[in-house]
Amino acid sequence: MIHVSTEIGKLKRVIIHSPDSGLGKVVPSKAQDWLFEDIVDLKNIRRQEYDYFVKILLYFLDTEKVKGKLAEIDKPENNRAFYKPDDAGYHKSDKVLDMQYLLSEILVDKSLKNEIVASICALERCSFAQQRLLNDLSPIELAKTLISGSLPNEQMLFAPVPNFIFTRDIGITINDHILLNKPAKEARRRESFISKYVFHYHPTFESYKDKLIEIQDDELFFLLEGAEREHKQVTLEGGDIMMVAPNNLLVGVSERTTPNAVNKIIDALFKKEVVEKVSVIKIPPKRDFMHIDTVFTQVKRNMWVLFGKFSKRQLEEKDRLEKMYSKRKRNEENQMKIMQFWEGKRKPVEFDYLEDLLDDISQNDLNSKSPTQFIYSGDDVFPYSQREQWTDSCNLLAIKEGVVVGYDRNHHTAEAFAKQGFRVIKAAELLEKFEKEELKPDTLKDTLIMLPSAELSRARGGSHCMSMPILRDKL
Ligand SMILES: NC(=[NH2+])NCCC[C@H](N)C(=O)O
Repeated sequence: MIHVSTEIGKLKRVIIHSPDSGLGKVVPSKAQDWLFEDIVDLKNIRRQEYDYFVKILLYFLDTEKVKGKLAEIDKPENNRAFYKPDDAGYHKSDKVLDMQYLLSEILVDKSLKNEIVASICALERCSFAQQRLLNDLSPIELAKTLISGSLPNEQMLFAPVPNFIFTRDIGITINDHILLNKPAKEARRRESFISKYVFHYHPTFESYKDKLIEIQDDELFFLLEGAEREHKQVTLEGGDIMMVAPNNLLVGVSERTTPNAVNKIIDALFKKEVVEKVSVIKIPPKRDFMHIDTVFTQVKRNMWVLFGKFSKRQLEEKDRLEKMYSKRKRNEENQMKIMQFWEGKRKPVEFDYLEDLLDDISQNDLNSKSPTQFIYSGDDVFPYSQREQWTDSCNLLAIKEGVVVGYDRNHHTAEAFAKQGFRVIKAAELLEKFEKEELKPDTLKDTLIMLPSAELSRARGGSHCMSMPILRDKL
């Protein structure tokens, strides 16, 4: 089953992708083009960091797979088999799904395999000889190769898609629909393409075929030029879409998601009656906060974590200053703007500040009975606020209401959580306590789980970006 109607309902099924060998082949001169801030150490990013994410997810979503087994799973001689979708020892959870494994499952169908190989070869401009090499691979090997870019003999055929670990961006579950992305960045094209095949052909999504929403360019868009072309551009990435309440979808206009894409999303969703309103949050197009989920995420029905740069306090101050410098032209591009579109109503409702919108969601869409609380990146103290936003302090994944996963390097943000009465605990320590039954996933409350993040944060995404929820309990 597929259904997500909030950001915080108990997580039941999620799509991820463990860092594949492609990440270990990025060279410094390509890192930025491929949207990484630096090259990463493959061994560490897996063993010391990402594997903890998988263990935590499995402990909550598919306990039997890991409970009492962690010592065995992590024995050095097992060589991480449990975490590798191409290994016989892979965990094969149907709750925590890896894109690579899903891809290998659809590649078993011969004609689909031919089709996928041919279209990826077209995308990557392979020769016919290379196409034949790919066709000769087994589904498991082929899935690995199509993602990492390297054949089993290590020969590199095409570029890796290192950002595939950020599965949030490939699509978003909106109630029982899935909105597929149309990436802004060239480096993210193949992952989007692969995912589309998975959503269209994997048995998991079989009964949702008419619920896949794909946004297209305008007719004759390819004939447009210059400003007009710019204006009509349609790109959208999942980090800009947030399913916060069954009736309300948040959509960002950002570096990655264009106004025309948002326009089309609103049209499609209202026509299909998937939601009642769409709240649009326009943020400045900047690498620092490429998607709205780098600026805020939800923790509890009445609690959010956000970046102080977009807080009421800072924006009010900025507004006052700008008024006094009134001769200086206000740069519209750099303003935050919030509009809410309702089905059947012509005029959007406007919100002055992000906190106002989030408070409205908490109180009115989610029926919270207590005052809405805001935790700010770096506890709102400069320069930590900015440093920690950069390393994804605002990008948390809620495993259930009040239990969120963040990065261990964001110390000041963690302190802010502690001040609100949260348990702040390292992933490794939590797992140890689970294994000893000193703590239980089911009864855990108000907790910030800290994932090791020295390498992961170089890729500029957090746990929210690294997860695509497809099933959550209703709130
Ligand atoms: N949902 C997100 N914020 N995703 C972050 C993606 C980071 C990735 N390196 C990119 O720039 O595309």
